[in-house]
Amino acid sequence: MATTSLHLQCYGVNAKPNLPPLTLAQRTNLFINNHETASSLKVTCKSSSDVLEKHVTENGRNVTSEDENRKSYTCVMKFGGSSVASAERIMEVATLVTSFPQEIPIVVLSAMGKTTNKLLLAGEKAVSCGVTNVSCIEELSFIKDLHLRTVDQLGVDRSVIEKHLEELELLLNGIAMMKELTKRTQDYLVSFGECMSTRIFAAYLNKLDVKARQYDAFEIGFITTDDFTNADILEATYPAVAKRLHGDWLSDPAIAIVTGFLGKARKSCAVTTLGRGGSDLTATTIGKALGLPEIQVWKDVDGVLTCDPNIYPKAEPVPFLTFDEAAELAYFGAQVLHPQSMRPAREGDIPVRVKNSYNPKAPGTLITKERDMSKAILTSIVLKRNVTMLDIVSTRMLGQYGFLAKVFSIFEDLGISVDVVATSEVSVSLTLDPSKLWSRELIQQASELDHVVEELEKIAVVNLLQNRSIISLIGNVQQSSLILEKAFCVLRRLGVTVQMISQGASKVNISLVVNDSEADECVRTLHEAFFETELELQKDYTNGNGSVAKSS
Ligand SMILES: Nc1ncnc2c1ncn2[C@@H]1O[C@H](COP(=O)(O)OP(=O)(O)O)[C@@H](O)[C@H]1O
Ligand SMILES: N[C@@H](CC(=O)OP(=O)(O)O)C(=O)O
Repeated sequence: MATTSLHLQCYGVNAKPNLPPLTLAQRTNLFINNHETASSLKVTCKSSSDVLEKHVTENGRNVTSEDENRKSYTCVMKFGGSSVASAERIMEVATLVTSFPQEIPIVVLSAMGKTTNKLLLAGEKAVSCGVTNVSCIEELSFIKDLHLRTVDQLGVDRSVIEKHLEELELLLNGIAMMKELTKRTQDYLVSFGECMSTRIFAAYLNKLDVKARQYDAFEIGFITTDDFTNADILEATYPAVAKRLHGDWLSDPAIAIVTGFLGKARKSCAVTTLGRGGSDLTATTIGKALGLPEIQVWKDVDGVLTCDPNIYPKAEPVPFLTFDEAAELAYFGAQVLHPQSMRPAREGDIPVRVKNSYNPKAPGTLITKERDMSKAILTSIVLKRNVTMLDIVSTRMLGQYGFLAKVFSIFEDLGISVDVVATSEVSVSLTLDPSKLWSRELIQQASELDHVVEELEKIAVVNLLQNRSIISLIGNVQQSSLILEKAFCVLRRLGVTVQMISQGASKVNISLVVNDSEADECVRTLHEAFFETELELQKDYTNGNGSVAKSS
């Protein structure tokens, strides 16, 4: 009775059986309006089956177990580390998950708070600290304390995570013994974070009589490449995940709690990770696999913002974005979304809603295939720091085509990812993605970069420029002249020289390269110009009737 009662409560209290299916916006409003009521009713229902019975009949129908079986999951809700950082936060998230009317979520969780960073640090320390000192690694103690304190505060049995904590210490002992931390071991090491957070959360929901089932992504069909620390999800994942989650639902309905960030390598079968922030990608992959109507990504900010709030606190939420804008924004460094996470959502045409778990009433950002761009100028400003730039001027040994082909084949051979490119007939300037380089441990070793330069110098004169930043202006490139006019006006006022400019074929992004030391100031001033003097901007750039003048 206990577990059935939750489902009855969810549908019974909030169901509107005679109404047509709700749109996404309606569902969100319904959630906002009913949020407090729903959570308080939930408590009442849990304690009394009579009250539950009453709610069900008041809504005009009885919900049978047959009804339950016909339904399946209706959305993915992903909660990042900041949303599940403590017992208190986990309780809030549990309320959110169970309060959504008409939703049967698949919940994707990241590791608690900064657990992934702590695990990585613990691994690094284990390499050199010696086996006898592993138990004294500060980060290991922190992780143990955090997780044990959390289960105690939630009233969940410690056995839920004790085995993992023991194994984690054994693994660190192994690393200390081998004095080596390979990428493969590193992925296994960080997987403990998500494995524990999901077990705690599922156990807590079950304690609340909300039937939940924990899943390790690497056990349910998340098949990836063997690129440890930055693995790609393979196509086989979609049918496998759908089969497992849907099949389990049909045989025994329960909210699914899935580890974000993790997969299983196709060749080696070892645990992989999808790159930092990869839980967003887990969520969109599940959304596409099951063809769900919505993917929700819950963060600690009111949606995707007009710029990084750490650079400029006056950043404002962006209400609507296209998949292309969101992908570009993420790729060019907005930490809020994983760079690859928009791909499955775009392919499945599934709307992604970015919400704030600390402020659920805020509308957040809705990301869809298309949006009304008629009034859009600039959507967001993104900064990527610590970029290496190369100016490569041909010695004319090769023809123009041969030159460009050779330049890019050198990068391909060395496995280096190029971000922004600008070319002329005899030269090419480009930037190298710092995160990709780090994950391949290339840039840390100056010799590797020297090797790139050495190779390029066989066909060109090369100038290596470090400590640069890419400022990406994400917006309506139909309005590129307006954007550039305004941007260059601001940069000239600041006395900043733009060292490279590129407008991608994506039609949503203009990238400017400046010195690292000037970048923050540029972003702040650009933000003021584009987002805080909107009326002035409208006046300057509209054709008098309020609509933006069309560029030819
Ligand atoms: N344009 C942006 N919009 C929103 N947040 C941003 C942006 N750029 C950077 N951020 C940072 O991203 C953080 C949210 O992303 P993340 O830490 O991955 O969240 P979570 O761990 O909850 O998934 C915010 O706290 C914010 O500091
Ligand atoms: N825990 C992983 C995966 C993740 O997605 O985290 P978050 O959702 O907190 O960014 C990381 O820190 O990278």
